[in-house]
Amino acid sequence: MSTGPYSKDCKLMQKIGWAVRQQPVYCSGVIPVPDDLMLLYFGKGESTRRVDLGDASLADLEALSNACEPAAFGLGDQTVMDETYRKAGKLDCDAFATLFHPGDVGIREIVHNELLGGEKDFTMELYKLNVYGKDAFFKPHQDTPRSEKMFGSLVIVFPTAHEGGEFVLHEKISSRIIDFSEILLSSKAPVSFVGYIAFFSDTSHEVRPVKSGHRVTLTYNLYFTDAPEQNTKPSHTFPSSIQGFLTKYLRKLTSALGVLPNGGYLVFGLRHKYALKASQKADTLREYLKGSDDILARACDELKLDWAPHVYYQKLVDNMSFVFSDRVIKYDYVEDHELSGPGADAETFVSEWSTVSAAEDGSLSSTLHPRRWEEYQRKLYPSPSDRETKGVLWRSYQQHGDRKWHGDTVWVTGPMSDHKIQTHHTAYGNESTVEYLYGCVCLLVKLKPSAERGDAVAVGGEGETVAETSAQATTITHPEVMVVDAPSA
Ligand SMILES: O=C(O)CCC(=O)C(=O)O
Ligand SMILES: [Fe+2]
Repeated sequence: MSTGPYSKDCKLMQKIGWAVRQQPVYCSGVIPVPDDLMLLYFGKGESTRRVDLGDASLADLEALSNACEPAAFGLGDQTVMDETYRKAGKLDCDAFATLFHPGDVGIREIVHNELLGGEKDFTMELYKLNVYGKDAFFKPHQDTPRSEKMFGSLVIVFPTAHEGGEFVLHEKISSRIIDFSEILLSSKAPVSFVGYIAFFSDTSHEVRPVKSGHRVTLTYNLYFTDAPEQNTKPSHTFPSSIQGFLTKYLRKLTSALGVLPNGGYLVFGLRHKYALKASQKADTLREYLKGSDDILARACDELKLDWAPHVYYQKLVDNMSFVFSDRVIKYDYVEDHELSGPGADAETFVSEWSTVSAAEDGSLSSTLHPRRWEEYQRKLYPSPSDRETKGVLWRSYQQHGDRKWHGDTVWVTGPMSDHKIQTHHTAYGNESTVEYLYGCVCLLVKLKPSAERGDAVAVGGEGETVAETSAQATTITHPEVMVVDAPSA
């Protein structure tokens, strides 16, 4: 087996992939709640009713269930009612009142430390009350981000008698089943407990069918805030061991002479999805990075690496072209192609680089003009490493066997989340069709040639644990970009 620098560097990349995957995408548990916070008021006018969710009778729960409307869900940009996908009752926030607030029982601190590593401030906004009666369920879905600041969801499960209704979180290769039905009701303690699950809302989750009884939940949307919430003490910040691992391995990787010897970019496919709009600069994501993506960015900051989020398009013009752009590309048809040359921004670059034509049936096809581009670039910038357009790093596989990036890249982690970035595609200037460009968000770290990188000698010993060395490889040379969620433009 080869023990040369190449395989050593690959091992480092595997370790980085391993460390990233260790950061949990959720936290959950049960927590005691003072009795008065378990009171819920619902209904309208004279029929207003009070129920103690810590000690609710069947009649109370049936009354609550009857007061609910059927719950809908979002499909693309529509709100649909489909009981084969979601069967549950809901009350909007104006139809009930409760003194319960997760911040008053310690859940805020837990979420802050366990989900955000104590790093960012956030608010919890009550979204809905749900009642799942017998046979109610919610099939796997992701929660629609209500703004670019929304990063997570919080579900509170009350101790009302029910069986089934397990909450399941689906990650790429494993699922977690969280079942509070027994633990909440079997407690002999004189106070009531609620269950909580906080998770990054791009994680797929479901509620399995309730077999009997009533499962009552409150859901909250979690948003990053610029300023700390009032009356909130800053939480204790844990030093993240995952960040420690990442910093250590990244330091080794960036100082390895065999990695990007002539300079270029390390590429990290991000693990989470982010709401991005047409033309939005990827850099605006810096402050909204979640979980392991945020930890990776912090490790880069610690090492003073030059990093920036980019959108990676595999199918920009055809299946053979690969582009990293500093923003979501607004891909408009332009009739006259004028090369504006180096310094052109991503959108100009893309529209001038290809011709888009629409067939009678409205379908779009495109023709590449890379040779024209190449010629122009070659004239101005004889060295390939200079041929980098502002905000764009690209490669075309097709032309003249040119397989080089205009700037070398090494994928350290492939994209772990699937991202669909919606882009408007206007054909003929009068009829607007919405087309999709399939992209995913990556973090690009710019490296100088290895001789100029300075003495970034790796620190820390070689005492890795067994868990680390049995890590699975995550290095993907040309990752597939798949389609899931369409943030609205
Ligand atoms: O009620 C629950 O347990 C979760 C509901 C949910 O996933 C949602 O409303 O999006
Ligand atoms: Fe959900």
